[in-house]
Amino acid sequence: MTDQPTPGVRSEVGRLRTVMLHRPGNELRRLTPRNNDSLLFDGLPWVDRAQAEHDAFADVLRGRGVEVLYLSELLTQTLADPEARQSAIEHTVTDLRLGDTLRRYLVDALGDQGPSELAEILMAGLRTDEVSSTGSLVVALHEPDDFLIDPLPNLLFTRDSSVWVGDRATITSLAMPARRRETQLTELIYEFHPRFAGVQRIHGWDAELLEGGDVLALAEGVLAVGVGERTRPAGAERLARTAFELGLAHTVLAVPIDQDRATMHLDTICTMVDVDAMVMYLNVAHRLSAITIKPDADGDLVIEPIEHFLDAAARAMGIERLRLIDTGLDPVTAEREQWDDGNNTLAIEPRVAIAYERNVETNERLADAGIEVIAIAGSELGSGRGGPRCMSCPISRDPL
Ligand SMILES: NC(=[NH2+])NCCC[C@H](N)C(=O)O
Repeated sequence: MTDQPTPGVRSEVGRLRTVMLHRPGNELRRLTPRNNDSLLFDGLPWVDRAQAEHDAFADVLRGRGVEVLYLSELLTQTLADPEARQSAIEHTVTDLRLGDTLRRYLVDALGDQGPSELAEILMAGLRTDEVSSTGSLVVALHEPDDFLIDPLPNLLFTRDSSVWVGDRATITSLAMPARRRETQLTELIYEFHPRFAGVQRIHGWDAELLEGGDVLALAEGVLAVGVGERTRPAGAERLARTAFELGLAHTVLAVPIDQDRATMHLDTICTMVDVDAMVMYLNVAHRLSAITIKPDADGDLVIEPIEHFLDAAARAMGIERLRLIDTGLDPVTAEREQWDDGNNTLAIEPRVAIAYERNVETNERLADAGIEVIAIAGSELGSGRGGPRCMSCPISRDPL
């Protein structure tokens, strides 16, 4: 395979070449009204329909010449490597809720599985009634539908569990317990899959909290990092330091966001649709602020005073003004469409973006501003609170 695009992402809008998606699978069938809140879904998706919506999303991307890689396929291929298998199993059974007896049982039982069966268990989890004769008190005291290995329904949102910064794969460290294990899997893929041989990794699943939905490459060398419910200040600081050391960025903007579910990541508030334009949730646009971080000559961080996000961003990007696409919506419509990921668009090149069709008004305003909006269905996909940007991890974009 000679014509694989070179991995690397330096902007939000450079022509998209390769993207990693996760087609929703059996992990979504584990959601019940009793566990959906802790598993971070706002309802119970109709899984077959969610898959159909996701297939249509992938088809749109392929139709535009984008190579689509699936996380589950990469994981299965990765697990053909004995060292990767061993590492996956070791990490999975460290959970202290298991106890030693069950841990030993699981090491053997998981070790007996082929790569695709093991991948399936790592993604969809394992229920108590799916094991037998373990001799474990934990199993004896569990309800049949208690999980021994939790399912990972939020794998769907590949944006969060890794993010490319330049030519480096950044393994993130997820804040919510329901998602912690996802990055063990992405780290494994980047470490062992032949496709990523030679790719250097930064950060790590067990590091300061950082989620990909908070990281926006505003321009080459300029990162904005949302700091709120998910990414913590220490995670942003670590990313800034690493990016400066490796010459992957010259400026990082730390952007405080409300610690609310509606604004869990910076990309729920704003996404870039052109080299100098963003669609932004207007209810926060006037008060979104940023702290500019730069390296000094000794590699220490210089932290500038907080200012308005748009001013800080334009200066860092070296442009006169970062255009806000004026969605001009009344505040209630804006709030509804923001909740349904209207601001969470995926640019596949400058001025071409994929968006959920349900956000009719936001999409109309984008079109008025000269953005080609490719609308996709997301009635089921959206129940996990994530849009086209959340559901995609760009692996290769052309330089601008
Ligand atoms: N980049 C994003 N906005 N991702 C959305 C993730 C949604 C997911 N249910 C969570 O709560 O974590």
